[in-house]
Amino acid sequence: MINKSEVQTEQHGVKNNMDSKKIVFVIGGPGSGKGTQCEKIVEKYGFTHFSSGDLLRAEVNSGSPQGEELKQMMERGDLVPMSTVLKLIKDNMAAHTESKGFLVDGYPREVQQGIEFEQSIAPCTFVLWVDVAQETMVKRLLKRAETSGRVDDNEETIRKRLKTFVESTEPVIDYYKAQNKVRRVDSEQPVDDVFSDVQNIFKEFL
Ligand SMILES: Nc1ccn([C@H]2C[C@H](O)[C@@H](COP(=O)(O)OP(=O)(O)OP(=O)(O)O)O2)c(=O)n1
Ligand SMILES: Nc1nc2c(ncn2[C@@H]2O[C@H](COP(=O)(O)OP(=O)(O)O)[C@@H](O)[C@H]2O)c(=O)[nH]1
Ligand SMILES: [Mg+2]
Repeated sequence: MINKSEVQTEQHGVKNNMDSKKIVFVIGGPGSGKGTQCEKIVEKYGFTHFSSGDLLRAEVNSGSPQGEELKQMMERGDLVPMSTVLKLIKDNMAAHTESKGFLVDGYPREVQQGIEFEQSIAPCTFVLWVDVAQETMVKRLLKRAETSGRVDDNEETIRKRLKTFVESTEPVIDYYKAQNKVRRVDSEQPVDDVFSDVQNIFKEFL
């Protein structure tokens, strides 16, 4: 039987452990290029990458009852409950305490999610904002739909995800801009040009 203090120590342990780590929130609309840039950052800097969307899809694919609920929300382009996605991220971070940095891709999606994360884990080092025009996002996702097999890569759901991004997630950028923690990359450019801008940003923090 694990007693409460051990559990608290465990959670506290994770929190303590994170204090010395770089934590980068990677924020951008659906199809902006978050995943593409995260892969290149992992390769160069050895950070651990968590796509909150991928963690959710893994839960959906597990066939669990919770997974079925999440599937319906995601197919509507809605946001899932904060507690659900935060627990998935916490559990994964706790399993990678040896990592020197974390790329949290696609989270936070609402200001409250950011506040909750920073209170229960650690403040983010900075926010990487992958910025691109909405029409570009739609075009890229329709193209990606040809190979992604994602049920939410269809025109109707893409439009809903865009609406959700504008209404819920753009305020997150403003929230961290007020703390001068946002670093923007123009993702209209070819992938390698975006990544060279990303490297210039990382130089400031590493
Ligand atoms: N913190 C999160 C992350 C994801 N989702 C839900 C809403 C998203 O539409 C869906 C898929 O998340 P992705 O990050 O995979 O998808 P995006 O919408 O960001 O598109 P993309 O992967 O193209 O960036 O999961 C959520 O509710 N909360
Ligand atoms: N031209 C161009 N295309 C990109 C860039 N980044 C991503 N893409 C394409 O856009 C699609 C969405 O990219 P992805 O990384 O999945 O974006 P995410 O939805 O934000 O994770 C993919 O099919 C990529 O091929 C970029 O910087 N420039
Ligand atoms: Mg993605």
